[in-house]
Amino acid sequence: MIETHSLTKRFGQVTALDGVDIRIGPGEIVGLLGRNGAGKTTLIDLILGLTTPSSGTVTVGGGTPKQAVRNARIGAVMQTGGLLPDVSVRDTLAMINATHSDSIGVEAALDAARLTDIKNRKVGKCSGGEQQRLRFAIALLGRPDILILDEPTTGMDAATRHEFWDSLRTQTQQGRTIVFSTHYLEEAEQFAQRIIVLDRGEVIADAPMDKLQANEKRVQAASSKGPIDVTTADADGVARELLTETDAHDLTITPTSLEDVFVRLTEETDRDHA
Ligand SMILES: Nc1ncnc2c1ncn2[C@@H]1O[C@H](COP(=O)(O)OP(=O)(O)OP(=O)(O)O)[C@@H](O)[C@H]1O
Repeated sequence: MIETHSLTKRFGQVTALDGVDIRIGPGEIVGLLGRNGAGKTTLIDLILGLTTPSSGTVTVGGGTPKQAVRNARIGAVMQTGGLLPDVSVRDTLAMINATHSDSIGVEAALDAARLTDIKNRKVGKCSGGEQQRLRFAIALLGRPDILILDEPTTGMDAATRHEFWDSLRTQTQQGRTIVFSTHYLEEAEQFAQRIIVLDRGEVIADAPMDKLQANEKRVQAASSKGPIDVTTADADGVARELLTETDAHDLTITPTSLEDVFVRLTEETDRDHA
């Protein structure tokens, strides 16, 4: 579906993306993570054909990104822009719908993005979260195989974010490929099947969510010397030692959070670059 080979993008002296090789297959749900400036938006822009590589290649559905966009194989929810404040939600969708030869229709898009109740509201009067849902509805109109979302929930409150992911979950059940970037690691943890972490324009991790987290566990216990809290790849060994060699009790072993893994990965690359 999406394939990049040695994909590199430079802006003057800055290498925003540096030799990225990724392959995303049909139906995958991929979370794209990385600190500010890691290269996430640059990668998304290249996949959407909004910018061209300095070197390397990117193909979408076997063709160029521009062809994929033209054939409505790919739909995008970007962070900003593209909406007219004086037009209603429904009319915005109707205008864009007119440009599609094969469309799910305005009503279905309103329903999928949970906008039916506010369809007559002017875009300028919609909250940031509602405008993002409208961008999502626009992306769905052309029945795309691939949905790309660049930090789709930025600026939404917790309840609205929850609602947004709920509506997106319905799309995953229809077998769409979804690639999204986010700074909310718990969203990625709940929603993505696979995580790609970018740092300084390079892929520093690319693994199924469960594998990424399964390697390490957190062992916590109480003891006469105070609380014990260890993150380790050998949780069973550590637990055995604590229970047989020390007076530790009330022992728990829990999976590490994606945040723990993310922090460790980025700290490691900081050390490598120090
Ligand atoms: N048009 C541009 N001109 C110059 N430098 C750019 C341009 N676009 C991006 N960059 C630089 O490329 C690097 C990667 O930026 P990018 O926006 O892809 O990161 P990001 O991971 O999306 O960050 P954020 O999480 O802050 O959105 C940064 O150093 C950024 O300053």
